[in-house]
Amino acid sequence: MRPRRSALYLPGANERALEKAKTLPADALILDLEDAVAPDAKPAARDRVRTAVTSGDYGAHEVTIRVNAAGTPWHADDLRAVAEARPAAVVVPKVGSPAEVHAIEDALPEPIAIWAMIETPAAVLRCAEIAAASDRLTVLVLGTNDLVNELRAGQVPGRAPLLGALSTCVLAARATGKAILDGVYNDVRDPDGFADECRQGRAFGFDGKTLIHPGQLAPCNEIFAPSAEDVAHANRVIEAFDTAMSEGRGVATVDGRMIENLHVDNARRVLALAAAVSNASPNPS
Ligand SMILES: CC(C)(COP(=O)(O)OP(=O)(O)OC[C@H]1O[C@@H](n2cnc3c(N)ncnc32)[C@H](O)[C@@H]1OP(=O)(O)O)[C@@H](O)C(=O)NCCC(=O)NCCSC(=O)C[C@H](O)C(=O)O
Ligand SMILES: [Mg+2]
Repeated sequence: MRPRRSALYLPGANERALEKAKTLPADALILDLEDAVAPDAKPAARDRVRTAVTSGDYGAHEVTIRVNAAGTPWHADDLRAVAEARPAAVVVPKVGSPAEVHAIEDALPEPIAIWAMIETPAAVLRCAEIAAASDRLTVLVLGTNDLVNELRAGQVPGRAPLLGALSTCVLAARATGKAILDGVYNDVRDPDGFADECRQGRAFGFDGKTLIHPGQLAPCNEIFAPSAEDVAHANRVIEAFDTAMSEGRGVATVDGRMIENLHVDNARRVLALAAAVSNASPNPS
C-alpha cells in the first residue's frame, strides 16, 4: 500500500519550489506545467521539470508531472518531455472520456502511470468509465477550482455545491479500485478552514488531498493518516473477532458495537496504511 495523504503542486517555472520540495514531507509531488505556468514560460518550465525529474534527487517521493491538456499547443511537447523524464506518473488535466486516457496510454511508455484529473461536469458524470479505461490509470485527482468555475457555483465553506460531485467521484474510485485525491484549498493563510476541508475529504473517503503550499503538508499528513486511536481500535476489532471465531461465533462486539468480517477487513486496511505511513513516507511528519 502506497500512502498518498498529500500531493503538493509545484509550479514548473519556480526553481526555488522545485529545490525546496526535495526535503518536504509530501507523499507525492506534482511538477506542474499547466495552470501554475504562464504561456510564455512553458518551454523553459518544461526543460526545468524534465531536468529536475531525471536528476533522481527526489528520493522516495512519488514524482509526477502535470502536462497541459489535450487540445492545447503544449500538450504534445509536454508528453515528449514526460516520456524522456520517466516520472512515476503523468497527471492529465481535464480528462473528459476514456478515449483521452487511451491516447495517453499510446503516447507514454510503461511503467509511467496515469493520474486523471476530474474537473469538468462531463468528467464527473463519466467518472467511473474514465477510471475503468486503463489499468495504468491508478489515481483520480479532483480539480475543484475548475469544477466550481464550470458549474458556475460558489467557493463556499463546507463546499455544499460540490458534495454530489465529490461523492460521485469517490464512488467511481472505489467501484474501480483506484486511489482518489481531493482538490486544493486556495487560502494558504487559513489553517482552520484547511483542516476542516481535509477532515471532510477524509470522511468522504478520499485517500489524500492535493496541496499548493508547504504549510499545508503537516496537517494534511496527520488528518489522512490513521491516528493512534484508529490503530488501537483496529487491533481490538481484529482481536475480538479472532476470539469470537475461535469460540465458534461469527460476530463479536467492541464497545457494544457489532463486529463482522467487513469490519475486520477495514481494520486490516487501517493497520496496513499505518504501517505504510511509518515505513515508506520519505520524510515522516
Ligand atoms: C500560493 C503561492 C503562490 C504562495 O506563494 P508565496 O506567498 O510566495 O508563499 P510563501 O512565501 O509563504 O512561501 C514560503 C516558502 O515556501 C516555498 N513554497 C511556496 N509554495 C511552494 C510549493 N507549492 N512547493 C514548494 N515550495 C513552495 C517558497 O518558495 C518559500 O520558500 P523559502 O524561499 O525557502 O522561504 C505558492 O505557494 C504557489 O505557487 N503554490 C503553488 C500554486 C500552484 O501550483 N497552482 C497550480 C496547481 S492548483 C490547480 O491547478 C488546481 C486544479 O487544477 C483545480 O482546477 O482545482
Ligand atoms: Mg484545474
